[in-house]
Amino acid sequence: MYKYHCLNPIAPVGIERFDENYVRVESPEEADAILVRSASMHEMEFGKDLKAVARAGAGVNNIPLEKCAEKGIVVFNTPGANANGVKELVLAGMLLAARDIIGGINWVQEHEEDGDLAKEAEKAKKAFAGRELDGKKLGVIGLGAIGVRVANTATHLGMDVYGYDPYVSVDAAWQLSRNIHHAKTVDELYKECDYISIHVPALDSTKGMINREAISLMKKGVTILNFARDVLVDSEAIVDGLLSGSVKRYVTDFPTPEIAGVKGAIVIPHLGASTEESEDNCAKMAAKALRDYLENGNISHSVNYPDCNMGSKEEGSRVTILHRNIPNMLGQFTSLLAKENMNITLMTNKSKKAYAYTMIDVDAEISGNVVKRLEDIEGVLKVRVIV
Ligand SMILES: NC(=O)c1ccc[n+]([C@@H]2O[C@H](COP(=O)([O-])OP(=O)(O)OC[C@H]3O[C@@H](n4cnc5c(N)ncnc54)[C@H](O)[C@@H]3O)[C@@H](O)[C@H]2O)c1
Ligand SMILES: O=C(O)[C@H](O)COP(=O)(O)O
Repeated sequence: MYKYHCLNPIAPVGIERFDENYVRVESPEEADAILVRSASMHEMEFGKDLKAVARAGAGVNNIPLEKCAEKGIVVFNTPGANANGVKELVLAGMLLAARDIIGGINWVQEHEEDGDLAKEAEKAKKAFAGRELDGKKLGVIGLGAIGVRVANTATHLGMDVYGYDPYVSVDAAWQLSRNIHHAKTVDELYKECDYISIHVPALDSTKGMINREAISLMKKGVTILNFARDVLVDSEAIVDGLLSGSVKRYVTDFPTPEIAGVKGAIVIPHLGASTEESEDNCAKMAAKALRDYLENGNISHSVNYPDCNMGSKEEGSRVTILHRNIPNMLGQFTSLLAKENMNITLMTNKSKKAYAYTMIDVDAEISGNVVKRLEDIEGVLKVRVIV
């Protein structure tokens, strides 16, 4: 029986994927697996049984990835599962920035009691006139699951789209419309574009990337859209940009006291992935990854360990070892099993940066003593036998 805990509400369609071999527990300390959306796990103490964390979503900056890796806890996310939901809200954000739809709706609400509302509206509407997206230049920074979708869809609105991503994956590059201009530097994109939308993860290398210097390179009256993370943007620089008029609009999915209420800011309460479809997709993908890891030891879409798949566990035993990516680990595992006269029927070893994962199928039962000796090997972080 596996125990799981949900740190945030997770869509029922995902939870239903856990069968009678699973029980939901109220306390995270008891859990074998945790499902989470945006709740911060940085201050959490992890229970001794915790084997995996699944982020039902894309961004993993709420999870201490290194600490988890050191404790042999595999962290998964659900790449692309909410990308369409975010893309649609980015498009809505661009339209809200281009036309004063919010100002117009507010005006109607304020005048709803007026007897001659329709006539008054015709007089008032010139205050809310805007511009069209057709023919404007959009720069997309980060061409992953969301950025590619935003870029491609914007071309259908008649926008001239520039994309920048020095680490673009082969898959994403295949999906990108041939009509997107390849910006070789981010400065080129800053100089060209009327709208700039950022879709990169929050990393040390990306935090604060939209700062004073970046804004100084952008066109006067630029609209900046941030549906990725608040920390990517220097909020003081944005507020000054909005007040001076160098930034016309800042559309963000991340409300902070610094930005909420500033004229020209359109602040949304983190709704990018809050659609029925995205929530369902993320929950299903997260539950599937957790089950395959707990039941078979397979890893797919992990952010701190390598993906590794040996199919379903068959006869015999499967031992899985999370360990450091250092020389001679595999040699030590196989010679230990050989000394025990154990026949290896299948084996895989994969690495990702400082960490590695080895899965070994043997045609006999693995004793507690063998597990203990594997655990004692320098560099081994967690050993699990799947029966
Ligand atoms: N508002 C929301 O509800 C919501 C929903 C999903 C994701 N997000 C945020 O959006 C981010 C992107 O999501 P995604 O699903 O597209 O992720 P993704 O991993 O598919 O794409 C991220 C892309 O950014 C690129 N990148 C990394 N560093 C870069 C840099 N310095 N310059 C340019 N490109 C760089 C990567 O190469 C990758 O292609 C997530 O990390 C998350 O923080 C927000
Ligand atoms: O990174 C993500 O997937 C988004 O920011 C969505 O977060 P949420 O699951 O809390 O809506």
